Amino acid sequence: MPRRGHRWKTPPEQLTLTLRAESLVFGGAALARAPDGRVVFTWFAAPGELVEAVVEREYPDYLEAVTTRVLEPSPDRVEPRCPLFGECGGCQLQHMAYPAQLRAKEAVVREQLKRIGGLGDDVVRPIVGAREPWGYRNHVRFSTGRKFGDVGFISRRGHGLLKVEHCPIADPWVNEILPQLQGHGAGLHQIQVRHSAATGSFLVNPAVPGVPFPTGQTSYLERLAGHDFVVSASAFFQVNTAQAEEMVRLVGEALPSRGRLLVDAFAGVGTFARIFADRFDSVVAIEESNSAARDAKVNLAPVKNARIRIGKVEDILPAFEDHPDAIVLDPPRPGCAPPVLAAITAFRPRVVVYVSCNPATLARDLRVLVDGGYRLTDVTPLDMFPQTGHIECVSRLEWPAA
Ligand SMILES: C[S@@+](CC[C@H](N)C(=O)[O-])C[C@H]1O[C@@H](n2cnc3c(N)ncnc32)[C@H](O)[C@@H]1O
Repeated sequence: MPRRGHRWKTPPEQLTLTLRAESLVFGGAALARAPDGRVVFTWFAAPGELVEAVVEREYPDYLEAVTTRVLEPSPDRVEPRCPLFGECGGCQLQHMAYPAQLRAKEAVVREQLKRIGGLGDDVVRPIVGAREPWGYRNHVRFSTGRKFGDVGFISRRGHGLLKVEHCPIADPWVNEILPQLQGHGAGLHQIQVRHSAATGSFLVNPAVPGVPFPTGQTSYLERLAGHDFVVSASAFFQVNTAQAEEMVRLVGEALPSRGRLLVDAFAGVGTFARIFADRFDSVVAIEESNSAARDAKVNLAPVKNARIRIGKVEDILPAFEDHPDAIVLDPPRPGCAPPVLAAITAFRPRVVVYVSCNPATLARDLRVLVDGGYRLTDVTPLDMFPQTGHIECVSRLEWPAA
């Protein structure tokens, strides 16, 4: 994927290229080659298409371009639903029919496992698509305009606010209140809106003066797999509740039906610890964020065999005296720090379930675990974020029986 944070320059003159889009890469751009052989990550092209694209950024070893004209459209091309598509930084794939998005994402996972992890793709199961690829986001962070108090998103190029009337991937409740937030954002850096369709609970933070509904809540109540979770404004919770249910199903299938000690590493508000505690004699949740760990304490209070350790997994796990026999890893995009993987290959829990939102760091970490003696039994891509280039995976590894 195009690497954020790398040094780039804008080409001195407008450079338009005719490109044949090959596969999609992680992030949602299509890979193409310039006439001089350089890789061009091309936004808003579908695999197979011939497009004209304008180069926006020139990096030392590749270019980043945006499609301006489609010369030979793919049969998978569709009209984007959102009038801001291409301008807004939120969605990358609205120009592709949903089944084509799923095929492309599954192909990305196979490619990353092979290229980065040197792992065979025979372990990759069919991607679990969303039944509802629109209106799923239960959590939206809006930016605001200083002068008129407009509410919207920062443009894809990173400057300027796009006022948003309706976001087609946001939960319908978020879209209901959005027009009432317009004009009230002045003086607020961002407005976070979170809503649980299951509990009806919501959070609009910080307080927004002058709107006809309560705001300024510091937490709200989510429900997943039949359990209620208190979630603070700054704590992580899965943004697509329907697909989070599918994730829980996959994690549940991967974990043993009975066990002694389960470690829920990168536990957030205690999600997997709470849901799977009844299968284990004891459960330890590890989480570094104070606010998420505070929520986890509340959420795990009724679970007598669960406790929470606050701190970094790479500091806490290697010092465990009681070795777990199952572990769930759900790290942020950079993946697991080396001491986490070293502790696992030393302790050899019989099952490791690795939930990942970045196929590249997943492939890197799976390689380490496989080299350490684990057998990778399956990797299931899961579409948590339809219309975007994000990809989630649930992987299972087991320690081979002696
Ligand atoms: C992708 S979220 C997963 C949360 C949870 N498993 C869930 O599904 O709701 C990753 C979590 O790991 C936490 N985190 C990030 N780096 C960490 C680290 N080095 N040690 C412990 N927790 C960490 C974050 O605060 C966040 O809550």
